[in-house]
Amino acid sequence: MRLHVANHPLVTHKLTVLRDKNTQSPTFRLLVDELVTLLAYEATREVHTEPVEIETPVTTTTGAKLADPRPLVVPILRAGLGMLEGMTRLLPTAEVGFLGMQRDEETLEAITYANRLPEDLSGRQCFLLDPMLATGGTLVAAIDYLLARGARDVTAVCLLAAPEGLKVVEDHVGDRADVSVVVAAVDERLNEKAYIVPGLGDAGDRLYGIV
Ligand SMILES: O=P(O)(O)OC[C@H]1O[C@H](OP(=O)(O)OP(=O)(O)O)[C@H](O)[C@@H]1O
Ligand SMILES: O=c1cc[nH]c(=O)[nH]1
Ligand SMILES: [Mg+2]
Repeated sequence: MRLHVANHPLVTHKLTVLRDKNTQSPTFRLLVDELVTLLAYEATREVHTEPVEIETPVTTTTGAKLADPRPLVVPILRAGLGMLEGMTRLLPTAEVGFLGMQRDEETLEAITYANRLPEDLSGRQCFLLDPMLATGGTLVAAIDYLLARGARDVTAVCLLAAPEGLKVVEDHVGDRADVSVVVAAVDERLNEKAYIVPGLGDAGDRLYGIV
């Protein structure tokens, strides 16, 4: 597993406002969108392109365009949905799959309540979106859905990760696939309720309210 932490003053600034408990949903949603755009720039550094000939007003030249097969972006509902728009804005050819997963707050097990993914993901570059990587249970289960369909190139884009969760993902994936995790920050630890510290609380609730 490869880890990329986006060390950039704008990322840190936006993340600090996001963490603040006084930041309300409309601002929170806007900041998540802006942060994803910054992270997507890093996450797509190795996106496949192919040469294309174009004519400028002056001459012909060879550029690059996003290649087929199209990348697949998969937000993990609910909280990952807040990252979708920012990601597809940067990656316009992407197809979008969906995983609905909820962590059981007693057992910390990830329960899947929605799964809409293409059957065959061989050769596809896949991008998983979830703001929080806590115990890693959710991300590991999501990665397994993609690997079971033949994907071998998976990048997870997260806002915050706990060191404990990163280790779980690394140990689980091993050398079975090329998995990268791009995060805005790696926080200190998990607390007794497996929440990220200092964290930002429950990302889904802060985006969409408590259900
Ligand atoms: O690493 P883990 O310990 O598995 O925890 C992280 C997961 O928990 C949160 O989702 P949650 O279960 O709260 O669902 P929600 O997005 O609907 O709020 C978060 O968005 C991750 O999906
Ligand atoms: O800190 C955490 C842990 C799990 N899920 C969240 O939304 N936040
Ligand atoms: Mg939640």
